[in-house]
Amino acid sequence: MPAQAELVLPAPAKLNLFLHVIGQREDGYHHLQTLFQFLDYSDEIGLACRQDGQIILHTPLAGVEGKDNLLVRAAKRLQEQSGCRLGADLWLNKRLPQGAGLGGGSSDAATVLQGLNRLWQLNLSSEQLAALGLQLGADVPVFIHGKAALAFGVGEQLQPVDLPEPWFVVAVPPVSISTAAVFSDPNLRRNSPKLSADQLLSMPWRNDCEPVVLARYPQVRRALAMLPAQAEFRLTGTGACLFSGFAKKEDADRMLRLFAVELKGFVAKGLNRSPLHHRLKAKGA
Ligand SMILES: C[C@](O)(CO)[C@H](O)COP(=O)(O)OP(=O)(O)OC[C@H]1O[C@@H](n2ccc(N)nc2=O)[C@H](O)[C@@H]1O
Ligand SMILES: Nc1ncnc2c1ncn2[C@@H]1O[C@H](COP(=O)(O)OP(=O)(O)OP(=O)(O)O)[C@@H](O)[C@H]1O
Repeated sequence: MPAQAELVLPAPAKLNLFLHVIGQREDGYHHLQTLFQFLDYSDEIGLACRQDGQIILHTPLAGVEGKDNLLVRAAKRLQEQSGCRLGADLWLNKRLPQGAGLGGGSSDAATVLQGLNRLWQLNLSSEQLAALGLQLGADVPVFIHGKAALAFGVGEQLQPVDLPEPWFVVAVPPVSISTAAVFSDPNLRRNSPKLSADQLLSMPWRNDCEPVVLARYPQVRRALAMLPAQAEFRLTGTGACLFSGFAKKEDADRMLRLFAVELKGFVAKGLNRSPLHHRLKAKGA
């Protein structure tokens, strides 16, 4: 990160430990029941204040126009809705794969909202930032609140939970998946029963998007077929990544070493609290 960055913050990945689609709204969005956990594996975002009101992203992302980058969209939305006249310089060190079901873009947006709330001294509450973030993506609120949670609605109604913090092996198939394409697939199961929190947490976990993603994306099918049979891997979000949990880091590392050379992956710790919040606290929240 360049020395001009006044704040350097992580934008962590999430996993959907399970994901049920229980219905559809009139606007096309789906009602979900899902369980979010954070990973200690993050993008890194640098922020600095500008007096001239401009929002400048110094690190373009391949394939995404500057104005469409969620960092820029988040900063502009916050500027508009708070009436703030300050601007920002932004830098992104992108580590999370895109279109991967790890929520990278949403996490980037949430980190910019939290970071600029601090730098611009807006003092907006988490509820206000989450409501603003929801306009940018259904996954943004959980990154704002920063606690592992069951999520209902389109993913914005959050009920914090304390989960074990296992190590995860995440396989990254070589494809970027459009969330909208998966949710608009006619074969998507949309009628899973609505269950209580206790039922959801105690039953075997599954992802309703997985059959559709496996049918549409041969790269995910191939990755799943290549994965070692000793562990069960499941899709996160609308993919493309597949993950499996392990109690010990050594076991997760060993599993990653068993991956075929052509299959990329990483090991990361599952977290109940977002590392963004630790960093903000350390800087005097
Ligand atoms: C699949 C998840 O990652 C699970 O956590 C999220 O539901 C997706 O969250 P996201 O990427 O922030 O999604 P958004 O950017 O809000 O929406 C992308 C597209 O996915 C579809 N979408 C998204 C969320 C949802 N509950 N129902 C949907 O049908 C909509 O067609 C939307 O146009
Ligand atoms: N800062 C950003 N980081 C990643 N993607 C971005 C960003 N800004 C815009 N995008 C666009 O958003 C798309 C989805 O990216 P993202 O990595 O968030 O998907 P995802 O991991 O599947 O998310 P989710 O799990 O929320 O569905 C990308 O393909 C890209 O076109």
